[in-house]
Amino acid sequence: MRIVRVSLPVPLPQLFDYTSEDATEGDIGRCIRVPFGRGEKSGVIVAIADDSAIDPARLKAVRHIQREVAPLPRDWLELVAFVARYYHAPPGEVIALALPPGLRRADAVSDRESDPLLDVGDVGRAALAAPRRPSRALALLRDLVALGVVRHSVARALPSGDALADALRRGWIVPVRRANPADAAGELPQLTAEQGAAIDAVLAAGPGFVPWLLQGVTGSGKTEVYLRLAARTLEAGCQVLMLVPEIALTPQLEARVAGRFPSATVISLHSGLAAGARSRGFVQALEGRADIVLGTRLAVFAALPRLGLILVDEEHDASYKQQEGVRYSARDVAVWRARQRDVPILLGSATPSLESWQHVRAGRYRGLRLSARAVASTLPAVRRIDTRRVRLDEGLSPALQAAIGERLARGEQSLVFINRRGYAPVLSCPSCGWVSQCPHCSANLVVHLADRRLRCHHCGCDSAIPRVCPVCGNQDIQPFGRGTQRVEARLVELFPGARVLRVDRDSARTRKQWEAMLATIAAGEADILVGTQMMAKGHDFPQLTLVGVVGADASLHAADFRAPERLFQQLMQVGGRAGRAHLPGEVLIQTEYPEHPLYRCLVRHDFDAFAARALDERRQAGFPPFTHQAMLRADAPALDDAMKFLAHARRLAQDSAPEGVQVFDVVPMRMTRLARRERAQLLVEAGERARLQEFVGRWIGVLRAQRLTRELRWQLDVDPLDV
Ligand SMILES: Nc1ncnc2c1ncn2[C@@H]1O[C@H](COP(=O)(O)OP(=O)(O)OP(=O)(O)O)[C@@H](O)[C@H]1O
Ligand SMILES: [Zn+2]
Repeated sequence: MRIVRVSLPVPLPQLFDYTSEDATEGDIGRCIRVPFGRGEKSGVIVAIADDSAIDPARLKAVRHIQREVAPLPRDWLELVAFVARYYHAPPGEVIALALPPGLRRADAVSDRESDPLLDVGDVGRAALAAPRRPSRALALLRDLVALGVVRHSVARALPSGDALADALRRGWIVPVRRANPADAAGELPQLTAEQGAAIDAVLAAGPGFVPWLLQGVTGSGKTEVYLRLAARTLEAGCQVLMLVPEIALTPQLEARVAGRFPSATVISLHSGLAAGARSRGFVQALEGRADIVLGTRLAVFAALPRLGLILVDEEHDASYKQQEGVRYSARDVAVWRARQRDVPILLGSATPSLESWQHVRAGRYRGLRLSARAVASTLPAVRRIDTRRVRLDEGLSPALQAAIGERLARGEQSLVFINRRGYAPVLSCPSCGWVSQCPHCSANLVVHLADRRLRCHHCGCDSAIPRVCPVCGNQDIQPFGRGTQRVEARLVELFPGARVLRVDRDSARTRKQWEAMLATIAAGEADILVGTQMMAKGHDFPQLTLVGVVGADASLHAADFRAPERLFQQLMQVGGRAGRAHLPGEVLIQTEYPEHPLYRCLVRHDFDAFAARALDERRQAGFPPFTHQAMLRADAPALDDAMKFLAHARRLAQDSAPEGVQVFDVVPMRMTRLARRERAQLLVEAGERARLQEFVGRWIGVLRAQRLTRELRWQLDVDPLDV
């Protein structure tokens, strides 16, 4: 009989011992189900031993060891252990996060569902040639003719993918053996000189660990660089891990990657997948059968025995940082992993995080540049519109209106960017001063005129729009400020002939809706887009030539020290959607502060000047990346309880903080109340990461042993993004 040592998803750092009749060393890394308390838990075997600190007679026997799939390899267990150590999280919780739930439960993984290659058959080609009523199946055929041979999953993910079963039944689309001949190098675009140089540099550095930062202006063709490097990695028989900020926002990338490597097994991993699909993808990666793993932050935990390259697209994106539970940064974990596995990693962005940019300056990362666009001859012209001198019509300046009018006349597309959804951010009563506040949060309820609701964007609660002021009965209550719906409504009035399309989380609620919208825009079936940051990322619409920015000033004076960085990134990204193909682009920024240095850098497309300046300010103020931070947050129904706990934690910290570790004051969070809980925070900071880590490790150990008042919760956030 052997002792099986198991990591379980419980908020305790220790391992748990069980007995097993038949376990061997070969079971290390396997998923397992064991009795726990009165129920059952699932976890991962991390060691096999012959004795236990606990009397073997008192140990329970394991219930089930999953042996149908390969065990998680040692490097994966090390990865999980590193994340647990660095983010001070219980290892079992990291495992719970890293493994697809089905796999962790040691469920049988419904096996090897094939994902065959498909092509348009002769019957399908005949159908396309014959005059027919338009249908979804025909639309799908047309897409597939353009794409060539693709996998079933790729065809399914296309906008008209729901017609796939129909097209297969009719014999229009047929399974084929051979991969896409378009795979041949002849069909690929000719690389620009800069793309070629970047690729050569990475290849010349060899297969070992090198962290690269690919800083390429918007539309410079970073994706092409990723794809070429991926191709070389596949040729070498290795796997590629490609991280993207939000897979729901990048169905085109999925199709593009799969289309480029039709004979490769490309799997995507993200939280939106059904449990079975996620387990299956994970196992395909783990067993080395997947060649490319494309996914959101959690894909950084895919087990990859043949890993040869890691790509992180839009590396600056805040969504790489998990904001609940184990607060890891997938980008940072990816860099650690590349080092662990001794493979190159390429971080790409037009607007890198200041952390990564500073790493290049300090010589820790190697920099690669794409300074020109791949197709368009120039970057868009950026102009500031001084809104102090003009009358705005629902936020729209005459200059912006005129520019939209010109685009309409030329049959081009415009985008009005306003990063606030809903009709208006608040409803208020001019007579008594009442404002629509969320009963559960320190936030206002947003007016949604489309479905006549007041809605909290933080806790999601909603109610009907009142007819009269609930306090004084005034009938004339008014929406104050503006969001996408209001701008959309005004644009419809101003440009009666135009097709106005609003793109935000309300209009694109499901992935299908979102893909349909992207298809509408790509097909030129919309003239004026009104969008939030959903429209800012990665899109490539050749007809889009004008971007108007409304209401950006609001973020100019935000309290968070990262606010300027975020604003600059967002504006440069959204502006970068204009004029990406053969038509010249223009960006109009409405502002009351046209001379603000941030806007001045933006007009010159000068990310480096902005970054250098922002980093100087941070150095002087002692902010990251020149210091390292950890944030302890607590929340409870009453603010006092949260504050008291943190004050206690602060005393404990002060008792044990070594030289060089600074413990700040306990303060309520900026948005104090969220979903009926009051929140406060305590920041600790140090010049050296190792010193901070060592201190926090001890401190957290002490905190875990504290008795808590009822309903109090606390979490630690290492390298917090919001301070
Ligand atoms: N060498 C090339 N020749 C011709 N077209 C290219 C080449 N490289 C890229 N492209 C095209 O240029 C356009 C922009 O490329 P891509 O979307 O990869 O830019 P990007 O650098 O990712 O920009 P962003 O940061 O704005 O998302 C795409 O339509 C792409 O197909
Ligand atoms: Zn709320």
